Order: sequence, then structure tokens, then C-alpha cells
Amino acid sequence: MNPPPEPSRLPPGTEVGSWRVLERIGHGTYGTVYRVEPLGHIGAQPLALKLALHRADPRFEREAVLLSRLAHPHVPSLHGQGLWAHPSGPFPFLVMDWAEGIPLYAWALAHSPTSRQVLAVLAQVAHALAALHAGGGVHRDVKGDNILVRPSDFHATLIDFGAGSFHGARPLTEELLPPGTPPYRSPEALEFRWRFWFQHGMHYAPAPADDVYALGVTAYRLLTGTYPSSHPKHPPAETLATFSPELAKLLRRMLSRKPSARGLMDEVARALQIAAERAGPEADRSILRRPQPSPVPARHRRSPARSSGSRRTWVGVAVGLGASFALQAGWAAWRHAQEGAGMGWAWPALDPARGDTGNTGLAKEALPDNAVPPPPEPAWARISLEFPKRPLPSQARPPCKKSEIELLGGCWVRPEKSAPPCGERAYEWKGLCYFPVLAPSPPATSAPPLKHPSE
Ligand SMILES: Nc1ncnc2c1ncn2[C@@H]1O[C@H](COP(=O)(O)OP(=O)(O)OP(=O)(O)O)[C@@H](O)[C@H]1O
Repeated sequence: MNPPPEPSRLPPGTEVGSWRVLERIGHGTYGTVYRVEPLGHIGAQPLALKLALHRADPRFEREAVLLSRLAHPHVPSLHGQGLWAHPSGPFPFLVMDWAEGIPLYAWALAHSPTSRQVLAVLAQVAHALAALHAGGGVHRDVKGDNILVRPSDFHATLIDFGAGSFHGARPLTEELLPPGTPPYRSPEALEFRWRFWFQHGMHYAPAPADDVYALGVTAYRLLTGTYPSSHPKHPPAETLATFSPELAKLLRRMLSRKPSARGLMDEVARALQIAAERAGPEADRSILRRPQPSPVPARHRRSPARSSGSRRTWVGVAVGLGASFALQAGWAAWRHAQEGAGMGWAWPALDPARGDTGNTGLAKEALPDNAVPPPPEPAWARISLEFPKRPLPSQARPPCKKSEIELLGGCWVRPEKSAPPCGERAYEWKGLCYFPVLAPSPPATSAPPLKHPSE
């Protein structure tokens, strides 16, 4: 007898609930997605069936609840859910609308969209998120990989609500932070982790403002090919100067450190839509250009492996609400600014064709015993935490130990490799990275063992 197929490798023809597998389409950290058709309806409109990779994964129930509550043209509708029987135990699955399209960053690379088209796509996603927020939900994993754009008409669909949550949902993990993808986490979420590092039972309460921030990061990466830094002077003035003031303002607003300054998703959606509708003819130029070949000093050339597939470079877009909109070479300008600053030739830190594979944050304990931990965090360049003006609540105060450094009233350690980007766990101060030294916990409490920040 043949062994039963693995949930990640169902052959065509396999029956799952009332659906038949036609083709395996894609997979993420938690699920494999198949194109399916309803049993007994050969040739019917295909649907997407997402089958859990882990038995009894609670994220699937979450995703089903959120999808069933939302009826929106830019969100797949739920058609059904169930459990796929396997000798090792049941695997949850859900069936939803088939979303034709390719992930956002790959779409931009393949289709060289105009500024207007980019704005329109972002507006569609923002409208979908606004509907979710209006119903008391949050997505918590907004990023380019979770936005599919249909090449024929640039219709966008927001997918993967498995990391989402809604009012009244119980936390699925013991982690301080909910699931998410590191570069897209809001500053307040990162601060929360540091503030409550020691405290058991604390959970960051996800808010719509987190999704607004993540959409800002998505837009930023789409437009510049890189992630924003939380450095106070970021985005650098020279980068923003290459965008129209209106777009720069919108980006800055979505990426504000203060959640209330970002505006509601509904407002963001309307601002993006108005910008897309009213932009002048300059907004009809492509946001992507091929770089002019220029002599590159051999020592600064990228290795063939890293440069393959990224021979297009990103330029900024300039669109906005006013009469005059101008497209300019934002990324190129940024790159030249870097060169001018003595940093040498640099291709974008991120390959625009590459997504943000995987997310993190679902603690192992939230998954049943057959679960493997998610893959390591992907490379997330250019993230650093802004240095706090006062010591953190759980941070050691002076006198600091000999190996520590006293800065702004707190004790810090500098890792050996301390050049920014410092990552989401270290703070940047005057071009170097620091970890706060945690104060010893009071003897009376039963605090968990000390974790080193780099763990
Ligand atoms: N409704 C859909 N229609 C068509 N393709 C889809 C649909 N939903 C998901 N996909 C494809 O399947 C892939 C994996 O789906 P999804 O991102 O939901 O899985 P995941 O395991 O939750 O991912 P992650 O690792 O980001 O948590 C997507 O990147 C996309 O290519």
C-alpha cells in the first residue's frame, strides 16, 4: 500500500473534503495552496484550497473567521473549511476564491507599473484593510508577498489572514509579540517587546495602526527597493527629495513613529485613491528603469549569485495630489548619494524579485506536536530601533559594570559587530548598535531566566 501523501505534496486528483486537487500552487510557512475544483463540477471556476502543514494549526480557524466576516472585492471569499484526514491526525484546510495574480514586488518588477497604477494598487489594499478594521479585525502580516496583483487589469487581492486577529480572539501564543514579519513591525510593537521583556503573560495588543505602518513599509519597499529605517533621519532627505512632496508626506505619515499620526486606514485609502485619480500625466511613467551601465570598480562588484535577476534597479515615483507630478530616479539618486558618502557602489540591499518569505512570531507552543519551527527570520536590512531618550523600565542603571557603557542614564553593551542596521532587537546610537543591559529582577518575583537579546 502506498504511504499517504504529505499535506505539502498532494498529487492532482486527491480529494480533500468536497474538492479535488488540480494543481499545487504555492506554499508558505504554515500552509500549502492548491488550485481545486468542487467534486462533481468538472470545469467549474477553480478555487484555492489552503491546507495546513501542521496538524490542528489554530491559525486556520482564525483565517476562516476573518475571511467569513469580510465581503470585499479585494479579499478572497471563504467557500468552506474542514479537516483533512491523515493517519497522523487531521489537518485543517480552508477553501476560498482563487486570486489570480503575482506577488506585489514581483508584479512591479515584471510590469514596470506607472506611479498611478502603483497608487491604485495600494489604494485597493488599503480599502480591503479598512473594511477589515471596520469589522474589528487586524491583518498583522501586511507585506508584498501577501498582495497578489492580476496582470491583466492590476486588480489587487490581499491574502493570508492566518496571522490576523479580531476583537475577543484569544492569544495563540505565549510570545510578547504576535506573529509578523520583522521589517514590517511597528515601532510601538518593537518598543513593547523591550519594555516587557521580563514580564510573563504580557501580550502586545495589535491595533489597526500596526497595519497602517506595515502598508507604509510595503509602499516604501515598492518605491525604493529597500526597507525604511527607524533612524530619526530616515528616510534620508535626499531620498524623499526625489519624490513629490505629496507622496513623501503620505509615506512619512504612514511610517510615523506615533500611531495616532498615521491616520486611520480608511483615510489612507482615500488619500491614495485621490492621488491615483488626480495625478497629472507625469504619473503615467513607469516607476522602474534599467540602470545605465556605468564602470563599476571590481572590488565593489556584487557576486554573480547575488546580482542575478536584479539587473533592473528601482527608481522613485513622484505622484501626489497637486497638479504637478514628477517621476525621478529616487533609488538611483539614493545610491549615488551613498557613493558620494564614500560607501561605494551598492546594488539595492534587497532583490526586488524576492519577497519577504515567512513570518515569525507564532511560538512553537501554539503549534501541535508535529510542528516544526518556522524557518529562521529572513534577512531584514536597514532596521534599527531608535535610541530611547530615557532608560527602559527594565534596564540596568548606573553604576554600570566595567564591560558596560553608560549612555543617557542606562547601561548598555556593544556587540562585537555593531555596525547598523542593528536589527529589531538593538538600538542605534551615533552609528553603532547597542543592547540594553537588563536590570536583575527583584528577588521576590519568579521572573523567567535571563535571555540574551541576541537569542
Ligand atoms: N486565494 C489564493 N489564490 C491564489 N493563490 C493563493 C491564494 N492564497 C494563497 N495563494 C498562494 O499560496 C501562497 C501561500 O499562501 P499563504 O501566504 O496564505 O500561506 P502561509 O503559509 O500562511 O504563508 P506565510 O508563510 O506568509 O505565513 C501565496 O504566496 C500565494 O502564492
